[in-house]
Amino acid sequence: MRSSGWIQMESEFFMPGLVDTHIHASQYSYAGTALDMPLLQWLNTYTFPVESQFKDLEFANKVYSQVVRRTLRNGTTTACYHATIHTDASLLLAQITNELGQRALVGKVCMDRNNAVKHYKETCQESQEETCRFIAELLNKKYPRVKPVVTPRFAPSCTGALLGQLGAIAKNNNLHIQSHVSENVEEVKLVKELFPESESYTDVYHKYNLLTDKTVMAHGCYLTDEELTLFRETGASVSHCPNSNISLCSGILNVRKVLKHKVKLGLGTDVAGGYSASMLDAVRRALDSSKVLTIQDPEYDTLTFEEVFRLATLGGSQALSMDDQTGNFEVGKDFDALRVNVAAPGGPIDLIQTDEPKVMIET
Ligand SMILES: O=c1[nH]c(=O)c2nc[nH]c2[nH]1
Repeated sequence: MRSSGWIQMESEFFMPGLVDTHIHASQYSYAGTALDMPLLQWLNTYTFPVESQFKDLEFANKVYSQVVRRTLRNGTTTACYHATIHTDASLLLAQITNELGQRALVGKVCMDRNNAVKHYKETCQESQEETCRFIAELLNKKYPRVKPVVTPRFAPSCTGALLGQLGAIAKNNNLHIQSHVSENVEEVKLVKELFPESESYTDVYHKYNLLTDKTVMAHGCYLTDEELTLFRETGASVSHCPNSNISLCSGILNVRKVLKHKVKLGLGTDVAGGYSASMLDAVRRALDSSKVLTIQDPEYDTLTFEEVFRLATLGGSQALSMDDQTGNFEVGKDFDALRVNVAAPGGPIDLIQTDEPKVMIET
């Protein structure tokens, strides 16, 4: 079967919709600001206080409507969202994505550990019960393109007991799972201290049945060969979020290493660690990051534009285990497409006569 990445016309073409494999809808209100700290301090200083405001459904409605409209305008036809710990606001995000026509996985965030902002956490029991309520109520809506995703925030925010319960909930309901892994050196060290019995950060999730072929983990900058092997064996995927990795000075993912291990890989904006809600920006940052690795080691095989375009479309759908429905124009999939007019009046592109569109076909 042939599948085509572009359908060519005169100055217009269709291309597959962009797939954002990791975005915090609740952080959109401060995107582009507050990027002056490393991850753990950034979470405590900016992120948790803002996320705690989503108890207020009016505030939630405002921000969630804006972020879904904006990502759609930027060409994101599929998004994997983190919301907050608040069930009703998370259900509202799902309702908005359904109403505006975006394909989405929506996660009510789970966290029963937070020493910095004490009011922004749940007990283990609350988190488990509210996750079950979120899943039941969302599935009950029968939205055609919007599904729940089990969302332990990351290992430092969750006790082992909660991680175990979330692994069981995902398994019993055959659901997607999303979280963060190995983003920043200090975080990796903290996980070692909190889970001394585990062999690695990845092993913490594996131990609690949170690594499956429907799992997507953001970042993975410091994953070892052994950890990537575990990803490959379980079918779990990595979401590469280059804007965030640079903006929070977290690290640079070696994409070649991930691909060499045959681990599924997509791209994410990671708003608001990443300051842009555009997947086109994520494509550019992924290319820039790859070039930085080549500057550091001239032997490093820089990613090509075509490879990164694939990560933003088909790669993302594979990372979310949705490639039976979306990601390219293969016969039988839904037509999640962007119609691009490169000659639109007042548009950002100046066409020079010799410019030829590139036709990409994957077979
Ligand atoms: O970039 C990130 N953004 C977050 O909100 C977060 N939470 C845990 N780890 C995280 N990393």
